[in-house]
Amino acid sequence: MQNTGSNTPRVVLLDIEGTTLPVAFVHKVLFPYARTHLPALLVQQSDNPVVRQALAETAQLAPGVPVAEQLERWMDADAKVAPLKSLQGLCWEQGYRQGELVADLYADVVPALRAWKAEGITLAVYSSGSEAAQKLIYGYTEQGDVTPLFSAFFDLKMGGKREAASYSAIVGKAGWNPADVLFLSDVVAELAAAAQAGLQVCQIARPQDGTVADADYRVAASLPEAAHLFGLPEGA
Ligand SMILES: CSCCC(=O)C(=O)COP(=O)(O)O
Ligand SMILES: [Mg+2]
Repeated sequence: MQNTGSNTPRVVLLDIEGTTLPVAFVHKVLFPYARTHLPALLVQQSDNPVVRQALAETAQLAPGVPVAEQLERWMDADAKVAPLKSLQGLCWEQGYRQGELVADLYADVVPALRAWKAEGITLAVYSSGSEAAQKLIYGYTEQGDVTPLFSAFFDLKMGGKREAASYSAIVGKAGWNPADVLFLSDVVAELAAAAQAGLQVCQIARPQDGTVADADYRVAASLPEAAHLFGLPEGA
């Protein structure tokens, strides 16, 4: 068991899928929405610099493969690659703004985040979803716009979530002491990478997502449970 005897966190860094929001929302709502709308978006927004850059990066990462085919392959594989995440974010932007997408956060999330913020804890997001997509997901929730709760949004520009160097880059950029940061995620490989970088970590194992609790890390079934383990306020 790791992280015993640690200091109370001053910063909480949160994963999204499987931690603050059901895996099913990402895989059964967001991903299919992006898959459906991507072909039209590539045509309609062909002059958008974000689209142009994502397509150029795709071509660079997969030379010789038609970009549309490569994007399909990445979607099939749930690949965490920046150009795909950037394009998915643009698709979702339309959906959120048109009222077709609303993020259904786990019920315990907003009360816990509010309690932590009120206590002076800095909150930040680290997701494979692009920074723009993160701001959308928290901007259009059943509880309204909760983006003001967060001080920073980190995405794949900081590196992959399974690499310790990404967490070192995040704490370095934000000026945080790694030992003051608690990283919450459902994915053990992400926790391992964060722990290697010196962060405190806790697995969020949501019964609804069927997350398997890992013996190596502290495990909580909700954010209030994690708060209890780490000496943070638990929220209503
Ligand atoms: C920003 S919401 C979409 C999340 C996403 O695209 C994804 O691949 C899941 O990433 P996470 O790092 O939150 O597990
Ligand atoms: Mg996750």
